Amino acid sequence: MGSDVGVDKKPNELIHVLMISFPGQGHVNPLLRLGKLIASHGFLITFVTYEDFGRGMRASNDSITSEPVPVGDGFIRFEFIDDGLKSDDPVRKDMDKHLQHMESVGRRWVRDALTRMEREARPVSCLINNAFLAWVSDAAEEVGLPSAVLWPQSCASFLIYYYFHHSLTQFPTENSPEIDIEIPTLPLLKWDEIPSFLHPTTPYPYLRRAILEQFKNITKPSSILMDTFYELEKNTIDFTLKLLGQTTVRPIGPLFKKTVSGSSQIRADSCKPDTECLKWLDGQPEHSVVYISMGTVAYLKQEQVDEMAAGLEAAGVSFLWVDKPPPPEHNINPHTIPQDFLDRVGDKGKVISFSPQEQVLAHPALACFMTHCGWNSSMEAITLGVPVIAFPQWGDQVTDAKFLCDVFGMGKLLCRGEHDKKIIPRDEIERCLREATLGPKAAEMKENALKWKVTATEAIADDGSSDLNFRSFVEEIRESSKRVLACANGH
Ligand SMILES: O=c1ccn([C@@H]2O[C@H](COP(=O)(O)OP(=O)(O)O[C@H]3O[C@H](CO)[C@@H](O)[C@H](O)[C@H]3O)[C@@H](O)[C@H]2O)c(=O)[nH]1
Repeated sequence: MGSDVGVDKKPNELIHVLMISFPGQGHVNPLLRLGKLIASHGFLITFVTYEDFGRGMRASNDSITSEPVPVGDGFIRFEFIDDGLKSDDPVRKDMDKHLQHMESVGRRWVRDALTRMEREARPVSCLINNAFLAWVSDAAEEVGLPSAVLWPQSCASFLIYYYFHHSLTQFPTENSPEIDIEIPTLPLLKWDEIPSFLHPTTPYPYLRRAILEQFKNITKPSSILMDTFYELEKNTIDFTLKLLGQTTVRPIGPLFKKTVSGSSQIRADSCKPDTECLKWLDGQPEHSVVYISMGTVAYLKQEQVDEMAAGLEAAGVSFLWVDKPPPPEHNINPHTIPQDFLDRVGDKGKVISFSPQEQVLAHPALACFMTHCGWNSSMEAITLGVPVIAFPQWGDQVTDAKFLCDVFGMGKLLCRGEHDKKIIPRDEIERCLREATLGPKAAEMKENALKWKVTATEAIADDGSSDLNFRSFVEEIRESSKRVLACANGH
């Protein structure tokens, strides 16, 4: 660590970094992990997301406050952007309009906040955002501040979006919707293995737009930080680095594993995790439980839930199933897990609405993880050596599933994604559960998962690839802050 780090310094004496996150669990989690890590090296972090998400964060955690909370040699504090919309405002139900509204409110908020923070004697030296809020790099540029982006998905997904944005290869079109996609360093991808927002018929064109905005702005941030590690995506990272030239790509993951002692209570859960499930896991034999979670946005249809329940019962495996209610703005009818099924399986199964996932995945009782393959869940499984049953729905999940199964060798594919419009039947689920928990395929997946666990741990250890990348980023902020503060002081 440098000599001017913040031991015994007051928050306002430290270099101040403003972080702005898209309000979703899959985005807030990695950015907050990064925030705590930077803070621990002697910085003041102000972590910002939108009020809707912040309300849940504050309700499930006392450490979420605007007062600086010590983390290692630095501090972290929180602020929230109020988008000014009532809970029943129709704009909330129209994601396209809501994203535009969030941008205009956010841009104004950042401009005002930078002035206010200067007045409060904690001028900002650097802005960091995650994807979906590409306008943060514009806001930084307008006032001459350096910025960085945390890309919260794999480098492979990044490269696919980059290729799409620059039309560097052929992608599916309305006339040729089912072509294969060729991109250097990636395996040949079938049409349904690229992030599904890139399909011409995606029902979520506004999400494609939001993500591609980041690629329009890709030369503005000085660094693209990625929650992946070099050894996992070596060739793709090398290739992406060459493509981007000036903007440095820095794989710094797995962020969740790089814990900062004393900061584990500072979490961004949108609802309170059910820690009782850990006691239940304590009572289960080693490698016996299948953990099921579809992340925080994807939501299964009732028919699929019924088949899932029947498949679990037929396979006779123990399970911990996270059944998170759908977000209200999605206007979805909630499904129910059949009560007669739950009565029959009794203590062999447990259903909760939100888990302490990192602790669950690290528990010795786990056999495997049936996951929607969101990138955070994928990295958590890879890093904790837990094999997966891949049940992707949309977006990058289908690409992550392909990599977990065919490239990293630690997964079994059960579903090709929402666009398949297929309910996976109970017998397929039963067969897959058996294969992923017993016999040679299960052993092979576990062996590969454990190899990745070792490599991931080495990447974040002192002088590992991610550790070195992270440290060089921190030094870059320190250097650029000298210039920023000198300018502000008229030198
Ligand atoms: O009961 C739960 C469920 C989830 N989590 C955590 O919530 C995060 C979920 O992130 P992720 O697995 O990436 O899923 P989503 O929330 O669905 O993430 C969205 O954002 C990700 C990053 O852009 C994308 O990769 C996904 O496809 C997209 O759905 C992870 O850190 C989990 O550990 C919990 O702690 N408890």
